[in-house]
Amino acid sequence: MVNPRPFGARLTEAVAARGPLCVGIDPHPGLLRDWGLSVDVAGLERFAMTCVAALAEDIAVLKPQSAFFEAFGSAGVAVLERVIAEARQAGTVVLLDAKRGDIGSTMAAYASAYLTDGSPLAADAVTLSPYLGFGSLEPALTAARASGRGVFVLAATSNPEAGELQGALVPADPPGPVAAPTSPGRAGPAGRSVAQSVVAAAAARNAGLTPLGDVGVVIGATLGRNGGDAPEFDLTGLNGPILAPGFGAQGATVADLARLFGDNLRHVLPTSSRDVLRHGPNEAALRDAALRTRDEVSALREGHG
Ligand SMILES: O=c1ccn([C@@H]2O[C@H](COP(=O)(O)O)[C@@H](O)[C@H]2O)c(=O)[nH]1
Repeated sequence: MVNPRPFGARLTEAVAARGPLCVGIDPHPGLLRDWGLSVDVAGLERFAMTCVAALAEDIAVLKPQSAFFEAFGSAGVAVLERVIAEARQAGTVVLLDAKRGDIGSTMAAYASAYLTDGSPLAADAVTLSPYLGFGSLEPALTAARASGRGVFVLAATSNPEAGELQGALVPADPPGPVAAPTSPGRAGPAGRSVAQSVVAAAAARNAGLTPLGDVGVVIGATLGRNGGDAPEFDLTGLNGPILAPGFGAQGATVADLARLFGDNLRHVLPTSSRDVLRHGPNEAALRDAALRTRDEVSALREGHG
């Protein structure tokens, strides 16, 4: 499918029409069992296609988690290809959660796989890991821009182990001397966090794009829930979407979204997988659960202007 328009515009329209929610398609073996399905490719396919049937006409963004499909080998990947194609056909924006990152020459192959017209795994956007260096993502950023697709780059992930690496301080203008770590948050005299430097690199790519750039970031909605202060991010110049996982099953709530994102809420796309999926296999129940979550987030965003 050729994308005639930039990703930022397509995402903005999808959220305006369908509301601010991404639902993850995560076929955990435990969920397959809870749905009365076999833990094999037939169960995987039934699970995933039920999600597409229930959600793809109403929810702005669907996020299949590649790992759960890869776990079944080539037959599982074939199911993923079908999920991507049919969900896009139904009008939802498909964000493939693959968290790819590698040296530039290998990134070019990932860009061909996920961000290039005609590839069986090409989605509307893909998650990327910048932890081989943001610059190593260049082939994917270029391919996304050229084909009207997007990327979501991991900045501050939702898992409790993330802060040690992503909260480490680096100089604000590298290369330079590594500053002493004194604060986990935005740029200060000691530098800025690794996560904030990812946000800054994304912002540079998005500069000048309207209504929104095509380089999003991932910032977990769970930040600060496990004690200690939540890192503060300067998101003012990002001009890109913020994917916020950790909503629902990992414990984050709408109150966390308000606490973490405040004035930037209009660009935040919370994503929830298990907390919605546990309402299946009934399609109507699954859809209702997703729409309830979406309405909760919409109400919060409206309250924040
Ligand atoms: O920081 C991150 C980045 C990605 N994820 C992914 O999102 C879903 C979350 O699933 P839930 O069932 O809603 O907890 C899952 O696919 C993760 O790999 C994340 O959780 N945190």
